[in-house]
Amino acid sequence: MFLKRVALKRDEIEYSRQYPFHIPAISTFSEMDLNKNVTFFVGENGSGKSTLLEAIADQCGFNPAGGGRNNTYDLHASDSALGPYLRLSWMPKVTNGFFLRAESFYQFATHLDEMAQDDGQTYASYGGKSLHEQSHGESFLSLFANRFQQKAIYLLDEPEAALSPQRQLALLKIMHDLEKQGSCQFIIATHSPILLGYPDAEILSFDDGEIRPIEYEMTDHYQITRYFLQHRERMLEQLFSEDGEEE
Ligand SMILES: Nc1ncnc2c1ncn2[C@@H]1O[C@H](COP(=O)(O)OP(=O)(O)OP(=O)(O)O)[C@@H](O)[C@H]1O
Repeated sequence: MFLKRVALKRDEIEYSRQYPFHIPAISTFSEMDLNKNVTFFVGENGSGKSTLLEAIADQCGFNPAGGGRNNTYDLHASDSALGPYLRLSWMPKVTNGFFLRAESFYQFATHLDEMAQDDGQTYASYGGKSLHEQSHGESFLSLFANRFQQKAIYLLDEPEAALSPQRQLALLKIMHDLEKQGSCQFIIATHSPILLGYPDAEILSFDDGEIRPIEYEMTDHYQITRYFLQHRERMLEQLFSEDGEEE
């Protein structure tokens, strides 16, 4: 583990009613201790997970649009509004790592293609060929399998976006192998009940206007998925009849 604490410099905030400080979970946030090699951010859509993850990436020196320290490219509106207000405490500090942002992965792939024109080794860390020549899920897994190394911090925003359930399991295995071999830290924003099942991880919920630890089995992701799989017909019947009542 490297990143031990993330704190918000509240005294420097000028406009607390504006984005990102008005997001309920951010408005009550002061600091979080990171106690495990793997930390998950969970919560409803719009609860502030990406905002905080991107801000941490920004303070790690990674491109907030996605990538590591050496990936300098511009993407419209990719600056982190929250980043400058965070204080990160390290023990020890690492500079290796990567910020995966599913929504701008296409632009990251284009950026790599541009780098590869000058440096033939560029694709070596990404499965040996352009990420554009691989499917969305294949390119994600190429990144995880080839680029991820020891002594690094990985910040992943919804890595399941392109991954089949089988490949989500493959990602869990890659994470586990890296953790077993040595030091590696992951902070992952996810909606995937499969990824959340990683053993001995800390899960932080962004729901109900605060960031707090939650047990795997208590997450909506686990409970709703479990109920759906066990009672699919009953759940759908109920859901569709509720729709009918609203009309
Ligand atoms: N650049 C921005 N300017 C203003 N508001 C923003 C901006 N980016 C996000 N927001 C708002 O901030 C809130 C939190 O967004 P964020 O992307 O952090 O949520 P999230 O928890 O990652 O959601 P999801 O699970 O859907 O990815 C949302 O209400 C969103 O509309």
